[in-house]
Amino acid sequence: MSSDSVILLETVNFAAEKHRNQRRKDAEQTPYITHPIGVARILSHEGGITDIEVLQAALLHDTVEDTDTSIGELQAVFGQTVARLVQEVTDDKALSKEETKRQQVEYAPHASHQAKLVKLADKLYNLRDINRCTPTGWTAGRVQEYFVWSAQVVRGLRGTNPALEGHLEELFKQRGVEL
Ligand SMILES: Nc1nc2c(ncn2[C@@H]2O[C@H](COP(=O)(O)OP(=O)(O)O)[C@@H](OP(=O)(O)OP(=O)(O)O)[C@H]2O)c(=O)[nH]1
Ligand SMILES: [Mn+2]
Repeated sequence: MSSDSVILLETVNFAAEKHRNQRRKDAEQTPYITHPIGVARILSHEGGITDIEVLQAALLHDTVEDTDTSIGELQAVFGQTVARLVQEVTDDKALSKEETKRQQVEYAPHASHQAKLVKLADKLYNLRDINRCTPTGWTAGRVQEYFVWSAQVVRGLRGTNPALEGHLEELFKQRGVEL
């Protein structure tokens, strides 16, 4: 087996253990790990991305935000680059929800190319997931707001990956949202 495959298995195992008790907000309470795995898969299968550190960052991208994982722990286990990429896509928990959303819009254009890739795939996965099944308790208005806000973030990520941006543009168009 190639060393990249071994590294990816180690990474997906780490993420699975960290997210082991977390569920998605859908009616079936899907195990949360389907999301980071799906984000990494979008990058490889649809984005044509083979950069192992980007794929690792995708697998780990919600561990610091949603579990007891620290950036220091990621740095010790996976190295500085992967840890920095996860840091770039992690919301500041000290901020209010509205401020967090504003920060994402503001930071997007300044993110590194690798972090922009993870962010694009994260948004693409979540928007497809909303279309598949509305998260529990979300009104139609909240869904539309999520699309409008996501478009503001994606606007700052443009010029990064034409395939992913094309799929996102189509999803926004279906909702009547300008990119
Ligand atoms: N569409 C969808 N999203 C779900 C589901 N379960 C959990 N989520 C997560 O919910 C987040 C989007 O909902 P928000 O209202 O913005 O976030 P919040 O409840 O966590 O504050 C995403 O976080 P994120 O990945 O960190 O991305 P971001 O939206 O914060 O950029 C997404 O992964 C689900 O069943 N469907
Ligand atoms: Mn995510």
